[in-house]
Amino acid sequence: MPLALPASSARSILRRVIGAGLRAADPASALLKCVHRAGHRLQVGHRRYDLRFFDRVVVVGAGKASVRMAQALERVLGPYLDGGLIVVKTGHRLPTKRVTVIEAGHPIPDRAGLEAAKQLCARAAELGPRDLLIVLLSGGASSLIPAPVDGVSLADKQKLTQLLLRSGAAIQEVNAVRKHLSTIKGGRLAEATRARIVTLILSDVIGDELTAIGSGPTTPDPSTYREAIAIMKRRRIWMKAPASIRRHLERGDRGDVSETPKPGAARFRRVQHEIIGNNEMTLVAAAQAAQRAGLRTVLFSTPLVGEAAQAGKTFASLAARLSEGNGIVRRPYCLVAGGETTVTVTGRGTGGRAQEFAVAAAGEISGLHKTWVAAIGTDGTDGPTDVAGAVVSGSTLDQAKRNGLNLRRALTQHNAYPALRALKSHIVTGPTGTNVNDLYLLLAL
Ligand SMILES: Nc1ncnc2c1ncn2[C@@H]1O[C@H](COP(=O)(O)OP(=O)(O)O)[C@@H](O)[C@H]1O
Ligand SMILES: O=C(O)[C@@H](CO)OP(=O)(O)O
Repeated sequence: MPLALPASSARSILRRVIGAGLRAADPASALLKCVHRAGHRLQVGHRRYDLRFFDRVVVVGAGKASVRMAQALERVLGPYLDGGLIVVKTGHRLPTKRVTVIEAGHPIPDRAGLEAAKQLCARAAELGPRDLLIVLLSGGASSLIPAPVDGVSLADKQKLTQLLLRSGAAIQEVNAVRKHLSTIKGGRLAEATRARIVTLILSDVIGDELTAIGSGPTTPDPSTYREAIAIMKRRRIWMKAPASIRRHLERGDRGDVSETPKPGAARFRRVQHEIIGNNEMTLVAAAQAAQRAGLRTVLFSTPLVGEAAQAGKTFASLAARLSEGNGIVRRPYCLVAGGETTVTVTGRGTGGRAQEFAVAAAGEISGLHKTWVAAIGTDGTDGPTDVAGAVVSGSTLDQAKRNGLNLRRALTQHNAYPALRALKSHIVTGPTGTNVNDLYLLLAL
């Protein structure tokens, strides 16, 4: 995978560590570890299926990593696969043999996604009890297959998505709302088909909650209309949301429209869910690569979450603490952490959570020699930008000042992108084909 990193003495180490982390998260390899076939016998995790029993085996799916998963599944199933369709983010297409790939908008849903979602639902709905539906799910699915309930338009959903994503809400909150406005999310896809279902999931939600990843189209949903309304009010977007959306959620709360299927519902007995990989794959491989590079390596078991700038500051502050000699890790070292932060976006700036994390970290490590912090989104696109993240060093703040760049303002205006670009601090990977949250590194040589 080509990595364009800014020049620095740490360049080759960062390249190796990040490269190893991204390679380890390859969705195809992850799927091949979980799904095996010998003749007509299919093994998925601990479950076995006799493919002779099924009239048809169809795959549907959505998410940034779904195309690599589909490629691997085609290899495993060979002639047993009757085709299907998956939806990926525009620009993430890769060649497939039997599975149709549709590109659609992310993070804001678009018309292509709406049409794709219709096709996907129709494909699932035509299947019967003697068919097997394999669902490939990864982060991004919620936006890629919008299926708004009656009375809510695509434009309304686009507006709501914009509001939710900028509100600082955690993904569980965002998706609790989305699940109550959809005919596909929150277990509705499972309800719409009579086929046996196997859902293979590459998780981009810390904690791997099935109901949160891609809004759990084949998972029962414990959340309620009432909670969705409370979340929107707490995040101060209720009054800004389109009237059609408020109306639908209020009707749901009164019991005038049906709730999403709840845990315990009989339908889900014929659904198998398998998490094929998550953030940890990347972290472990990155840590191993750092060790191989001769660095003392610490892998954080606690994910970094919360506001990106705060998380960046806290993570980077460890460098100063360790350099004062208070710590137990001596140079050269590499701290490896994962997680997924959020940004409460105000204004019209351009950036993403990894870039914001890096800018905040730059302030914290300023003046420390041979010290770097890198933050990257494993999918290769940080926020609505064309970069994966950024790397900053102990001299980044000075360099910014010399160039007349105000990093503090870049943070308050959520405008990290232009500053990092001017500083040549961006990490560019292009679409990586995977999506397992973020990777954060603190490197001191
Ligand atoms: N100007 C900005 N500065 C910082 N973060 C932003 C900005 N604009 C959007 N974001 C963040 O980008 C996130 C969406 O980015 P994306 O990388 O696509 O997320 P995901 O990987 O979860 O799909 C939003 O949650 C929002 O917080
Ligand atoms: O699809 C989704 O619901 C989320 C979480 O899985 O992914 P993303 O944040 O990438 O849109």
